Amino acid sequence: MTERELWERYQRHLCVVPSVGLTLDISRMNFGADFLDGMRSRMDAAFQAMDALEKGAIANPDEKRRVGHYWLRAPELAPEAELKTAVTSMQAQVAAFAKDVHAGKVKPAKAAKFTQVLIVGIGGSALGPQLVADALGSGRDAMQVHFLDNTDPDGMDRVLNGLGERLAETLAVVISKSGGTKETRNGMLEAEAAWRQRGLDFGAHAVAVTGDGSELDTYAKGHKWLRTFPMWDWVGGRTSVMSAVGLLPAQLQGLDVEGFLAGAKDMDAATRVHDVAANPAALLALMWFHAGGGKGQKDMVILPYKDRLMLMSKYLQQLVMESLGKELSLDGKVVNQGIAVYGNKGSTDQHAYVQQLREGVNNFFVTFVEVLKDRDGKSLAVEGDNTSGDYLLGFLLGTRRALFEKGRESMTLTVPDVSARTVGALVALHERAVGLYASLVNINAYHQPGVEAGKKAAGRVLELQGKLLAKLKSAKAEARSADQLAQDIGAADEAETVFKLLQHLSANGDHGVKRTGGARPAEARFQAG
Ligand SMILES: O=P(O)(O)OC[C@H]1O[C@H](O)[C@H](O)[C@@H](O)[C@@H]1O
Repeated sequence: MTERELWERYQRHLCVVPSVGLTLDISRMNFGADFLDGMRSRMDAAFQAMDALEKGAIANPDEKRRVGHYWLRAPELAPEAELKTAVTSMQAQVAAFAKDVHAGKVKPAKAAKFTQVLIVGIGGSALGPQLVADALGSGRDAMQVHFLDNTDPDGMDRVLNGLGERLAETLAVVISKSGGTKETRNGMLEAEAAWRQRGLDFGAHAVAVTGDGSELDTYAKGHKWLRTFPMWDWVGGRTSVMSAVGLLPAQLQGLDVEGFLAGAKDMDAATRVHDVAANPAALLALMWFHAGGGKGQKDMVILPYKDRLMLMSKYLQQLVMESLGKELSLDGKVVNQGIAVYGNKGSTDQHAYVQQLREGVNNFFVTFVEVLKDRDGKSLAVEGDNTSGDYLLGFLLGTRRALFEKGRESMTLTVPDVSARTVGALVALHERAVGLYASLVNINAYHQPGVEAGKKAAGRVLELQGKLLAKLKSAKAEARSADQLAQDIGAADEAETVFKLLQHLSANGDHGVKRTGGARPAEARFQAG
C-alpha cells in the first residue's frame, strides 16, 4: 500500500467520537475489503446480546447474574428503581464521606486529619483504583494513595514502613467484593497489626467496600470500623472501577469523579449504536477478531505514549484475559478462547521489546494510544524548535511506520489528554469491546471459573503444611527427608509439594524448622528446632 492509499484508508475508516474527542484508526490493520460486511450478522447478534444485557438480562448464565456496570454511570438506565437508587445513593454516600474526611469531620483519634489512604485489595478490587490513581494523581491531591495488593510480606512491610508515623493519619480502605479473598484478608490483618503496634485502633481508621453480609462486612461491623460501602453481585470485579471500589479512592484522592463517570457515559452512548463504522467498541472487537482469527492467535500489545497511562495494559490485562480466557463456549463446547495482553508505555518500550515486535515472531497486534496534549503549560525547546513532546509523537509515528513496513498490524487510539473524562471513556470503550467480542466468539465474559482451581489448590497446600508442622513437632529432634515426611503424613504422592513447603519453612524463622544435609532435594533433612 502506498502512503497515499494509506492516508485514504485512514480517512475512510477513522472512527470519531466527538463527545469525548477520541478517534480510533484501524487503517493499519490488514483486514480485507469484505471483512466488515462478512461479520455483519455476527455483529448484529452481539449488539442484540449487549442490548439485552443493558436491559437486565441474565448475561452471566453460569452464575445466574445480571451484568450492570453500565448502570454505574447511567443509573437512569437500570432496569429497576431499586437498582437506580442503589447506585445514586452509593455515589452520594461516597462523595459525602470523602467531603467529611477532607474537612476533618471524620478524623483519626490521634491526628488532626486523615492525609493518606491505604487501599487493601487485589485483582478487580485494586487494578481500577491503581489505574485511576496513577493516571490522574498529582502531588496536589487531597490525599496520597498507597496500595497493599498482594500477600507478599516484604511488599507489605515496604508500604507500611513507608507510611511509618503517618499511619496515625492514614485511612485504610479494605476492598473485596466477595469479602473472602485471602490475600486481602492477610493484608488487612497485617495492616491492623501495624496500627496496633503504634498504639492505634485500626477500626477507627478503617472502612470496607464489600458485599452485604460477607466475611469482611461481618468483620468490619464486629470491629466497629468507621463504615462500609456496598458492592453488588451484578457488578463484576474487573468492571467495578465505577462502583464504590473505584469511586471511594478517587473521591478521597480528590479526583474529578463526575468527569470520570461522564466520560464513560458519553463513551457508552457512542458504543451503544448498532452502526459499526461509528462505534469504536464494535470496531475494536472486530479488529481483535480479525487479528487473531477469532481464536486469539495474536497477542494484544497496549502501547500508550504517556507515562500516566502506563497501568492501562495491566488493567486491560485483567479485563480482557479474565473475561475472554475461557475453556468452554456458551454451548458447553471446548474452545479455549482468550487474547493475551501486555504492554507498558512508549517510547520506553522501544528500548526494550519493540525489537522483537519489528523483527521477531509476528504473533501480535499493537494498540497505540496517542495523547494530544503534552503537558500543562509550555514546553522547552530541546533541539532546534522541537520539544520533548514532539519527540514523543515522533517516536510513536516512527515505530508505527516501522512496524507497518514489516507487515505488523496496529491500531491507534487518539485522545485529547489524560483527564478523568478521557480515562473514564477509555475504560468504558474497552469494557464494551470485551463484551461484544465475547459474543462474537460465543463465550461468557462475566465469570472466571478458572481462578477457583488455583485458590482451592492453595488451600490444600496450606492444609498439608498444617499436617507437616504437627508431624515435625511430634517427631522432634529427628531429621527426616521430604520423602519420609510426605509418607509420615499420608501424602507420599505429594513429596514435591512437601519438599517445597519444607524449603520455605526452613528459609524463614516463623515455625522453627531447620534444614541440614545436602543441597539436592534427596539429600536435605528437616527437623523442628
Ligand atoms: O473483590 P474480591 O472478591 O476480593 O476479588 C478480587 C479478585 O479475585 C478473584 O480471584 C477474581 O479472579 C477477580 O475477578 C477479583 O477481582
